[in-house]
Amino acid sequence: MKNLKKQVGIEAAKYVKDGMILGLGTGSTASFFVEEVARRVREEKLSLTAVTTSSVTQAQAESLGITISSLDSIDFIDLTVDGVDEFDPDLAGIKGGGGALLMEKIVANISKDYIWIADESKQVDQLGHFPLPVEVVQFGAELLFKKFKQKGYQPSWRLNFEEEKFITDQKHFIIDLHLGKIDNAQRLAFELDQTIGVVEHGLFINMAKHVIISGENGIKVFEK
Ligand SMILES: O=C(CO)[C@H](O)[C@H](O)COP(=O)(O)O
Repeated sequence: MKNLKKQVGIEAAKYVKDGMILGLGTGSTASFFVEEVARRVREEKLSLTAVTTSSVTQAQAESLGITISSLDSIDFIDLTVDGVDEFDPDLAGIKGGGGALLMEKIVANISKDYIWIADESKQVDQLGHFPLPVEVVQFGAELLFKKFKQKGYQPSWRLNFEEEKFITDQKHFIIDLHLGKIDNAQRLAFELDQTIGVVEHGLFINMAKHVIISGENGIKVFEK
């Protein structure tokens, strides 16, 4: 699995061109991409600026010598490469397994090109087996949790290693919805978008233009 993630991370770095403003995703697969980009910067002397999607990725990129910009100092991103927890045949996906969905979605939204990278286990026919992360403000979060429970969404709190509520980089909580399957992702996304107290959710619809996966039979690219 680790090798497959590494393979696809290295493959995606081939899409990076000199002079680009890059968006760097979060997670174990994206971290291989970041590593390979750093290698190309070092060895091929690429001149790049990057925006990161989490404090973890920022620390990694800085430690590897990649130049970081703040999101507010740029107008667009040429290419963002990120991981994904599940994606379906329409290239709709669930993200946020690493708790970075809000920053990931903001960065994706201003990216001219947006690629997901994954091992083949992330490819599904229907979304929903992976718990859907919902980032919520701390104020009134228990009420939202109850509301999701009443709706039958089987919520659970995202916890950290100390078994306390996980706090995101933007200081929110995450509630994971254990839905089993999502029959209408558009409708659910709309409903969550309309829910007061919800900052963002992990449904990424019509955002990824390509998905690159690695499997036992090599690399495969899906295009939107
Ligand atoms: O959305 C994410 C983080 O918020 C990750 O990209 C997603 O969870 C995939 O992670 P991994 O590559 O470790 O399987």
